[in-house]
Amino acid sequence: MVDGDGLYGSSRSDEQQRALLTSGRVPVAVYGLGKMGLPLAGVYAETTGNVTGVDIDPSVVGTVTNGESHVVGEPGLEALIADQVAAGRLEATTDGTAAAERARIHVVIVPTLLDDRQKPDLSTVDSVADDIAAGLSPGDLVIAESTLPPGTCRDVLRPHLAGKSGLESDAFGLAFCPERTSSGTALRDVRGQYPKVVGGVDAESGRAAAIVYDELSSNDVHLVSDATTAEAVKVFEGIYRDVNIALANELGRLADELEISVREAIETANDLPMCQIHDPGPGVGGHCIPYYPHFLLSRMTEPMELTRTARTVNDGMPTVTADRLEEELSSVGTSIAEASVVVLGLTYRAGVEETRASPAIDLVETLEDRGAAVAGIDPLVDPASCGARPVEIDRLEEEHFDAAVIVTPHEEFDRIPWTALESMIVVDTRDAMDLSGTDHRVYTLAGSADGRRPRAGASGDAVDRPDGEPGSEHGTASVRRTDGGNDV
Ligand SMILES: NC(=O)c1ccc[n+]([C@@H]2O[C@H](COP(=O)([O-])OP(=O)(O)OC[C@H]3O[C@@H](n4cnc5c(N)ncnc54)[C@H](O)[C@@H]3O)[C@@H](O)[C@H]2O)c1
Ligand SMILES: CC(=O)N[C@@H]1[C@@H](OP(=O)(O)OP(=O)(O)OC[C@H]2O[C@@H](n3ccc(=O)[nH]c3=O)[C@H](O)[C@@H]2O)O[C@H](CO)[C@@H](O)[C@@H]1O
Repeated sequence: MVDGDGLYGSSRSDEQQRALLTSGRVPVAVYGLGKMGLPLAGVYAETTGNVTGVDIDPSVVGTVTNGESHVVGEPGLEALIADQVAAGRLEATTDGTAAAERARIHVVIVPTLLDDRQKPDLSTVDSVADDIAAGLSPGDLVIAESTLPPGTCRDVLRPHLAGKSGLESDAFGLAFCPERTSSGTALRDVRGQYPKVVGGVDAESGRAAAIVYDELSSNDVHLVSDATTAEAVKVFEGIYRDVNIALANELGRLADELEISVREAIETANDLPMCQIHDPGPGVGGHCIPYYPHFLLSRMTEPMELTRTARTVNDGMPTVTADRLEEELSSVGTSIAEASVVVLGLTYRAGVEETRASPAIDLVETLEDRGAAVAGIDPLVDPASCGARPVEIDRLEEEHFDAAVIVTPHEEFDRIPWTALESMIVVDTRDAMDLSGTDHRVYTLAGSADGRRPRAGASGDAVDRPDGEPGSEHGTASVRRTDGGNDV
């Protein structure tokens, strides 16, 4: 048994441990204050009242110290951070070792990426583990929320923490408790939108972490057998999504040959609860879904052919998009090598300031390789960072483009005055825009959910758009954000 206020191996009653936690007697350090780490630190602060956030980026730490949020598009986050910092319940530092020395609960929420050979790159997690080990005490509880390759807590983190701290490996707790959060709803999700999965490297770690999340979350705690199972749950959720989207993309590509809108067919098939086909699109981006399959692909001896193929299908979608654009251009006598193209939306998802693995990057590169001059518009990031010449939304009218490709339907694109723009080809990879009231020649990848085939106006379309749709008389267009549209 451990003396003091640590939860791991505590001899106190369950109620006493909860009281310690919620009264601020158990200091918490949260390592990584990014898109998910800052909301998580905020919720830890509102629950425990004693949180130090750690980030290697001094500008992030400076912002949080001022009671502000550097993460945009998260309802309630600015107010939460302002309140918690003002009340002295949350502070921030770049000094991970000092934070670790104070803390009894250590929460890791830094990115886990891939190296050049698509193998997991755990260097950020390793570096945080060094910080934690420097301040680790008997009875401390380490919680990993960063998505990890299954087996990492048991085989890598636990020996790492023990070796660097000099403690026996059963002197401190270690549990994997994955984020089930999504940008745009992070606070809602952390506070308990879904059951919280908890798995410890030993039973006592699982027990202690379950207490923490029972206090933090309004939803159930789902305690699984061990940390590796919990790690697998998170990676499986991501692989399911990647494989499902790959299926949607494979089916979506059939729209021209079948002479139907595949989106209409998918939406109709999804009437049945056993059928949940996701949305076709230009590919799968972000620093989660395209990465997680490799957490197993790079390490398992089983072939995992389906998972591997799904990655190939999704990674191929920017090329498919470029091919469709090239065909449309060629049908009006324009060579891609002479075309000027504007890409609308460079981030991987609408409203999220993130371009890692964004399909827009590969699309820009592919179009440029084929000789096109590529410009880009994005309200959140500089298109130049993705290789495209930056254009302002409000200056589009001054430019001439042979084509536009809608990759990521930010809501700011509602402002685009389509009827004022010279007529051009518009490849809509998301079924995001209704341009039927304009002169533009539209190609909707996989067709439109309302039944329009990929080429707007193709004879035989079953469903006509009713007059007076929003925006049509002003020449603007309503934007549907379909990425993840099948989610509940
Ligand atoms: N973004 C999502 O939708 C999402 C959803 C579920 C799970 N996750 C998991 O959460 C992890 C973090 O995601 P995110 O979106 O918050 O990432 P992010 O890129 O927005 O932020 C990561 C933060 O960690 C900081 N950091 C990097 N190295 C550090 C170190 N050694 N010590 C302290 N801070 C360090 C960075 O400066 C940055 O502020 C992901 O890798 C993933 O495993 C993310
Ligand atoms: C359901 C959900 O919210 N899952 C989340 C996901 O969040 P995310 O921010 O990575 O976003 P996604 O919505 O998964 O999109 C990824 C890419 O796939 C494209 N896409 C998506 C759906 C579709 O039907 N067709 C598509 O083509 C989309 O455009 C984008 O490029 O990962 C997090 C980390 O693990 C999870 O925690 C989190 O739950």
